[in-house]
Amino acid sequence: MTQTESSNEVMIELDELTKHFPGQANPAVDKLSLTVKKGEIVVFVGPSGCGKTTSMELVNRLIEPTSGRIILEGEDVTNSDPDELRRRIGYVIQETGLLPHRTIAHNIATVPKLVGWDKQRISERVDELLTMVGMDPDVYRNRYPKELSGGQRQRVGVARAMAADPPLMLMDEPFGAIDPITRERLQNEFLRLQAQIQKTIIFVTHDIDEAIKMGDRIVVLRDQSHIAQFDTPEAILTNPADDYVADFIGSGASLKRLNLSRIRDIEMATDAPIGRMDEPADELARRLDASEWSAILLLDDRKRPTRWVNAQDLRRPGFDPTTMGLKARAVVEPHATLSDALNELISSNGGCAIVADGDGAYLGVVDLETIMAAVRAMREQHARFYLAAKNPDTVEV
Ligand SMILES: Nc1ncnc2c1ncn2[C@@H]1O[C@H](COP(=O)(O)OP(=O)(O)OP(=O)(O)O)[C@@H](O)[C@H]1O
Repeated sequence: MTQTESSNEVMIELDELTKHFPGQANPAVDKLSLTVKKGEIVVFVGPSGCGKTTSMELVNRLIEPTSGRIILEGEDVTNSDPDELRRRIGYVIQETGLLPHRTIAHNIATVPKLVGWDKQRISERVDELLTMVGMDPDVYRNRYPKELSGGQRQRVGVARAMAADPPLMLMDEPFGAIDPITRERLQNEFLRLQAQIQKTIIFVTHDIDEAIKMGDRIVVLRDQSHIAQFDTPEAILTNPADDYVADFIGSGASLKRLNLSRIRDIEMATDAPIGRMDEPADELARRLDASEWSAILLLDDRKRPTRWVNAQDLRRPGFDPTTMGLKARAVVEPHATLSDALNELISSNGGCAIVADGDGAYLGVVDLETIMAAVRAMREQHARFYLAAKNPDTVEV
C-alpha cells in the first residue's frame, strides 16, 4: 500500500492471490496484488485467457485460492464463510444468471431474503432498484426473465447485485453480450447511476475502449493476471508502461485520449476577432486586419455566432452580414469532449469549432492548434508525474 492510500480509503486488497488449477503447468492467476479504493471503478482489461474471470471468482470465493490473501474493508476474508462473503459482494456476469421460473421481483430479492429482510422492506427495495435502473416497477415487477429484452435482463442483473447494498460489486463483462447501441446506452446509464451511488466496483472487460470509458483506474493484465500497468486511463493512454500496453491500447491512443478531456478543462482560443451584425463593414475590417485570423465571427444581439466573414466579403459593395460569408457551424458546448470538437472542426468551414454556452452565447473557439497544445500538455504532465514518482527529490511538480 502506498503512503497516500490510508487503510480507511481501501475497500479491498489482494495480496499475492494465486490460483493453480490441478493438472495445469502454470497458475491461472499468479501472485496478483493490488488495492481498490472506496468508491472507485477499477477495470481489469486483458486478452482472452489472461485470468480475469478466475481473478473475480477468487475475490468472491466461487473458487478457492491456492495461496494469497483477500482483505475486505480491513478484514482478512480469505478463510471466512464464502456464503457470508458473497452477501457483501454483488456479482454481475454476462449471462445474468436470472432464475427463469421466478419473477423479476423474486430474482432481485434473492440476497435480501437470505439476509432476513421483512417483506415490506424487500418489496420497497425491489421497486426502488427497478426505478434506479430505469424500469417501471408496475410494468416489470411480475414479469419473467424471458419476457424481457437482453438489455433489460442485464439491468435486472445489476439491480439484483445491488439489492442488499453490498460494499463491493464485481462486474464480469456485464455488457459483453449486448448489441453495440444498447451497450453504449447501458454504459452511460450505469455511469450516471454510479455518480449517485458511488459504489466500489471491479469491472472486467477485454475491450480497451470500454475500460477507458468506465474506469477511474485500469489494470492492464498479461497472462496469469500479471499486472502490466495499473493507472488512470489518462496516464495509460499518454504513457503506456511498455510495448505490451502500447500494443493493447492500439494505434488510436491519442484519439482515445481526446475522449477523456472536455473543452472546459483546456485553454480555448479567445483571440478570434468577433463583431456585431450591426457594425459597419470598415470597422469590422479594421478589427480583422489587426488580428492573425482570416475571418471575423459575427454575433447576433444575443451573442450567438451567426457568420464568418473574410476581408473580401467586407470590401464588397452593399455588404450584407445576413447573407455574406459562411454560416457559423460547428458550435459545441464546454462539456463536449475534445474528440467532439475535433470532429466538428474537421467538418466545419472555418477550420475551428466554436464554443458557446447553454444559451448559445459565444465563449471562444477551439482550433487544431488548441487541441495539439492540450495533447502536449497532457504528455508533459504525465511525464513529469512519472519522473517525480521515480525521483521525488529531483523534480518539482
Ligand atoms: N476450472 C479450470 N480448470 C483449469 N483451467 C482453468 C479453469 N478455469 C480457467 N482455467 C484456465 O485459466 C486461464 C484463465 O482463464 P480465465 O477464464 O480466467 O480467463 P479470462 O481472462 O477471463 O478469459 P476470457 O476473456 O476469454 O473470459 C485460462 O488458461 C483457462 O483455460
